[in-house]
Amino acid sequence: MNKKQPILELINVTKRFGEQLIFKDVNLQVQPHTILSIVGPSGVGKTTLLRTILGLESVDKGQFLLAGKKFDPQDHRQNSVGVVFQDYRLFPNLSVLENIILAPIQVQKLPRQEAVQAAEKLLQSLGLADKKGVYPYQLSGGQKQRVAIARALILQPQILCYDEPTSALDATSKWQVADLLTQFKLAQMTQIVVSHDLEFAERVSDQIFKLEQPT
Ligand SMILES: Nc1ncnc2c1ncn2[C@@H]1O[C@H](COP(=O)(O)OP(=O)(O)OP(=O)(O)O)[C@@H](O)[C@H]1O
Repeated sequence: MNKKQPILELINVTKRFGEQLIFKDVNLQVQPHTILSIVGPSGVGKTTLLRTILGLESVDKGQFLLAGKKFDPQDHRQNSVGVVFQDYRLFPNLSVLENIILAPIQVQKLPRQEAVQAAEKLLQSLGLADKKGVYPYQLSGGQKQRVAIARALILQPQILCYDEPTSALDATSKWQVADLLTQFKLAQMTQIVVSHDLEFAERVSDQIFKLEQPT
């Protein structure tokens, strides 16, 4: 069978914090347009692994390939991997619209009008069209999360990552997030989810990677 080229590949990735070995020789492959969940017990290093993929942590050993080419996640010139953090990290003093257009204007140098148009389209598709002028404190947890998703999506990442996307949500909102991730998958997005919620991970994922304590 002709297997597709993985969009992301980690080869023997090893991470220590000082003397503490967090994970050793992690090998994983993410196929395009699929959802990979990283699961494992609390403290095993799931968030740290995600942060290495995002270039927010260095690694001690190992390689990353993006679409078959070696890449350095810490090279911030590329915006290939987007993230929705567990606490969303919206800017409290900016409106929903301004939260979303800040990076495309400042980082990608997109003209403001184009950024606004793209943001409005995203807000519409996420059911938040009437929220563009409000501030984060005026939103529910689920709405904040969708704004954070819009803020990541506007940068058109090749891969979108989520750290514990269901931890702050009630059961109804949790399954709405599952539906949203499935919709994104159908729209050809590749996604990586860190979760301690195995039920959620099993529902949404094509592949589950169990991170274990290094021996
Ligand atoms: N910046 C840091 N400096 C030192 N140690 C750290 C740092 N960040 C995380 N750790 C340690 O690395 C280990 C893994 O933490 P991490 O947050 O990645 O685990 P996790 O599997 O995501 O946990 P949880 O499910 O509870 O969120 C923990 O022992 C933690 O204390």
